[in-house]
Amino acid sequence: MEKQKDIQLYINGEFVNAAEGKTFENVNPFSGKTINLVAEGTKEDIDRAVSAAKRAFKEEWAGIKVSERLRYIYKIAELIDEHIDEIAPLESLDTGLPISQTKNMVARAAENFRFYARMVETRLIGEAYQADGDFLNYTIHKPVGIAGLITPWNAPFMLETWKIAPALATGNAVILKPAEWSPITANKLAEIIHKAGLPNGVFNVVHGYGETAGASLVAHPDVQLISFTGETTTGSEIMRNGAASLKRVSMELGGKSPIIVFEDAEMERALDACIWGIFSFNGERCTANSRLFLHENIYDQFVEALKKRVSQIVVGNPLDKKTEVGPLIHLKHYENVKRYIKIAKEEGAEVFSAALPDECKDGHYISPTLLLSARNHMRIAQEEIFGPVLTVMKFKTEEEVIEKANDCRYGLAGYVWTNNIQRGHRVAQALESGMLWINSQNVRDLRIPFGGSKQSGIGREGGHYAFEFYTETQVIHLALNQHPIPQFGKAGMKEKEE
Ligand SMILES: NC(=O)c1ccc[n+]([C@@H]2O[C@H](COP(=O)([O-])OP(=O)(O)OC[C@H]3O[C@@H](n4cnc5c(N)ncnc54)[C@H](O)[C@@H]3O)[C@@H](O)[C@H]2O)c1
Ligand SMILES: O=C/C=C/C=C(\O)C(=O)O
Repeated sequence: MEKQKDIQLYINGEFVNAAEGKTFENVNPFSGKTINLVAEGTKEDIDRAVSAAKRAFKEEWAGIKVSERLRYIYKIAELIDEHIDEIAPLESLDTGLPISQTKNMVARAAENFRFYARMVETRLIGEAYQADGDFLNYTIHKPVGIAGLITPWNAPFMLETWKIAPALATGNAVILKPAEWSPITANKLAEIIHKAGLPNGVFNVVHGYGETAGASLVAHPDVQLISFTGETTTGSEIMRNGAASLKRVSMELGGKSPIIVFEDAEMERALDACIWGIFSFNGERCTANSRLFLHENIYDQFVEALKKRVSQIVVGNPLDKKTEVGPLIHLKHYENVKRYIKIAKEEGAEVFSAALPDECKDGHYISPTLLLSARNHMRIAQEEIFGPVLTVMKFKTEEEVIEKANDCRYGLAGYVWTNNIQRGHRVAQALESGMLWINSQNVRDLRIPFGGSKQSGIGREGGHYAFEFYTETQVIHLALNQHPIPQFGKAGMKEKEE
């Protein structure tokens, strides 16, 4: 499956070439070979997509019955489910993510659509207040209009649908700008949405680079909102560029999430969770537990067990069912992760890496790596590496570990392992992160808010929280009786009459 057909933009219900006719190469991270050419959208294409979305929103989407709108959303979910065996290998081919993991992610993408259809049916609700018997005041939620969605390459299909589903289900028209390193499944989604029969122009995909296609979407005055997932620095640039047109923004950004293991934790389960949390998705996971804090009494024992397990992780071809860790997405990213391993040595950490199998010598592989005896001030403990690399530190007391865990600019997730209930809650509540798990890996409940604090994000997606972002809340005040109205300008008239 090395070669795939070339990819076009999807605008106004048609697959089209980019206005300037340019394309870029899409590379297989396993072999380094070109998979296909991708239409390179620019400002003109964004303008075309926005015009199409505006017309579709006004004439075909905003006004249709909610039940009819949701029928499309359920249909998209059904079609994704039917195509899992086609989409998952394409995602693995394009990103290097192991097939066993992309299969789950594609199933989750279908669930994203089903979930938001159900949420709109049951939870897109307003409030009503009766004020002193004089007024009925109530709120309704209307779609905002044209939603610009900008997404990363690290779990592309799932993360795209995590935004598209609530945006469409609440009645917005959408322009998706997928990451340039992982365009294939976004194109597949366009095909599926086309097949579901969504009115032309309601959903559009413009491939291209962030600095051109992405920036034009952010700057467009008729796009009311930008939902962005990606790096923190890109997020602040988007906020700057969106300021002129006063964009509503949702930001899901980077992380450097701590996992804290106390001496009373269930060691085997903590170990399983820690390994999965940093090495699944090739370590390219925003909520990865990339900073491990071990209590000093269990440090040696835990590190020994980690080394043993890390050496046995199956690194290989992402299309092989047995593979647990595949190649990183792109040569540039590979070089960046490699650079951090060099930095670790310079900073005085001990580097432990498993050996790479022969078949992996040419791809963008980083073997699962531990950076041991690290200190919290080191760059390897503060910066997001975004690869299969775990920074390991030691702590003595609860207070000390809370302080260290919080001494970081990110605040996305956190994981606490202890069998002491009070301590579990106490530490979780003290951590400055948006999402905490006690005695668990990252297990998701889609009804719960998803997002980070500090430099990991702004706002929350998930559950009904997404409605605050994807809808405009309108309030209607209705007078129920002849309540008093101030009588301006009447005093003079009265005097004249007298
Ligand atoms: N918090 C979360 O939910 C979450 C989830 C997944 C990934 N992430 C983060 O994403 C990052 C990895 O993804 P990435 O490397 O693709 O991120 P990135 O910021 O490089 O790119 C993300 C998207 O933004 C676009 N872009 C780049 N510059 C732009 C600009 N000036 N204007 C508009 N768009 C622009 C890119 O083309 C891409 O589509 C990591 O930091 C990771 O932690 C966060
Ligand atoms: O790499 C980032 C993973 C993000 C996950 C979600 O957005 C989710 O599980 O809803």
